[in-house]
Amino acid sequence: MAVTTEAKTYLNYINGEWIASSSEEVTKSISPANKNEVVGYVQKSTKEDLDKAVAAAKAAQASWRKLSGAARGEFLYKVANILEKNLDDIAETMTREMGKTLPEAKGETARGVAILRYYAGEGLRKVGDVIPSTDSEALMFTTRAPLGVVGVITPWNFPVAIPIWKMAPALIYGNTVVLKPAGETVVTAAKVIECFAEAGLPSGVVNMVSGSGSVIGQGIIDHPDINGITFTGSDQVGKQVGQGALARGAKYQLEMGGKNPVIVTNDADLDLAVEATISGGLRSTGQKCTATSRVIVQSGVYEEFREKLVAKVKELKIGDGLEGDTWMGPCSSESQLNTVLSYVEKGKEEGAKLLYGGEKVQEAGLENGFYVQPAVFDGVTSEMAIAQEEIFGPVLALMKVETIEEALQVANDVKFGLSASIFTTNISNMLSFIEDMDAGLVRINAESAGVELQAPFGGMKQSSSHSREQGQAAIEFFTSIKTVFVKG
Ligand SMILES: NC(=O)c1ccc[n+]([C@@H]2O[C@H](COP(=O)([O-])OP(=O)(O)OC[C@H]3O[C@@H](n4cnc5c(N)ncnc54)[C@H](O)[C@@H]3O)[C@@H](O)[C@H]2O)c1
Ligand SMILES: O=CCCC(=O)C(=O)O
Repeated sequence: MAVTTEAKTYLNYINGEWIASSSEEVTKSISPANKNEVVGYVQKSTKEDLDKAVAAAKAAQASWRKLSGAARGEFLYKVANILEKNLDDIAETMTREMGKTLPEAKGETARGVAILRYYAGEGLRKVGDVIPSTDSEALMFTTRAPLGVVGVITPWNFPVAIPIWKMAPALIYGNTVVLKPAGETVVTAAKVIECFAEAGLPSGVVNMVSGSGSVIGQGIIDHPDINGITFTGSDQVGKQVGQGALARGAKYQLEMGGKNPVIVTNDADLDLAVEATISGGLRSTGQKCTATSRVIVQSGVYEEFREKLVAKVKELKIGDGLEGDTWMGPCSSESQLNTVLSYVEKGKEEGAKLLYGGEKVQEAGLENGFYVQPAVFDGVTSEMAIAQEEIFGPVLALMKVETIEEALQVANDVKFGLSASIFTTNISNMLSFIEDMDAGLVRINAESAGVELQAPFGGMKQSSSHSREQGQAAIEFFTSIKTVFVKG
């Protein structure tokens, strides 16, 4: 089908200017709601483009770090105000480009505004401590130094919030940045960078280069002038980033996948648990690192919970995220859709029972999009691939257990440890969960997704390089501590 929408071409942002790639090539960013709709054309950048961006960031760093934290904060407040002014347009672009519903996209963009304001305020907060010296005539204290140039590599699932939750702390602590956004969401990222440009940050402080992971992502890993790399994405790519950064002595931070459980105990409020399982597992089409994918239910309420869950899942309205009555949009790409469909097949082959969904949506009007019905599997056991591997789609795996001890053992029986939740009214169950659940974010009587910008966020086990993002924890990655000893 021919497309009538006129799509704009988006450029790289290097040294305060919007410029085309030296490759003179662009790629299409298409809408997952309709693969014939081009959201924009984006630069297929080269190593040469990246080198220019890194050189600009390096040149800008000395004067940026010399500004006071308050002055850097003023720039971030300006970016926040501009982002807020453009919220509707950026959210709509996000929905068109990656498929999440418009209310979710608006919520994410508003979160971006709040993150910028939070880190703007960080410019006025303390960065060190006075520590008593053993020498009574000396003053000893700590201060913080920025890393220098930070490479920011981000995924497509939160195309506004994640770049901002990395760039804002990087900038407030005196670093300059080169962003490489995910290929699927470059148009949204470019609109975020337009806000930084309009706020008048000095040239070179923020740069964006779009392109493939193998050229621009790998280029960031290898670049000798990039001092720190903050990465969010898949487990496989994250490990490559970590190994490459370690090999050349750059600091790195990895936030990767999850296989997040919800535990529902015999004493739980089942209606609440059903709502939260659906919201935690299927919002954003299950494409959150914090999404619920394993639903571990105690035997006393298993059947009742299952019936309620399936009945509610059947009611969910799938459609274009721009339509007001849509609850769940498409998968973000064809390859994401195919991954989901292949895991549904794998689940069936492994002997799990598909209770509902798991098929490509064929409804008239949706046939050109990457839509899949949410899937609910019954009788899933821990050794199955659908219980172990991150699917990153709307697939819920029901697992029956007898006791809270067994629930925790099953919940911990994966390589990931990002987020987890429990529904229970029993205080001792809550305490066991808090103590024994191996996850960086544990939530009681609340869904597994839902990250608060002022609190540390990151995973245990193979979900993370064990650093934490957001809140005041971000200072640990984006700065180095300097211990100062002054003798009069
Ligand atoms: N823990 C978290 O905070 C968090 C948050 C969001 C998403 N995620 C994870 O992200 C994944 C989904 O995102 P995705 O599909 O964009 O992940 P991905 O790993 O495929 O891509 C992430 C980024 O890495 C780049 N990249 C790809 N190959 C590269 C290479 N060889 N070298 C350097 N960079 C390369 C991509 O272009 C993209 O910008 C899921 O696993 C999800 O759990 C984690
Ligand atoms: O995809 C990872 C981020 C998840 C998140 O921000 C949330 O759950 O709110």
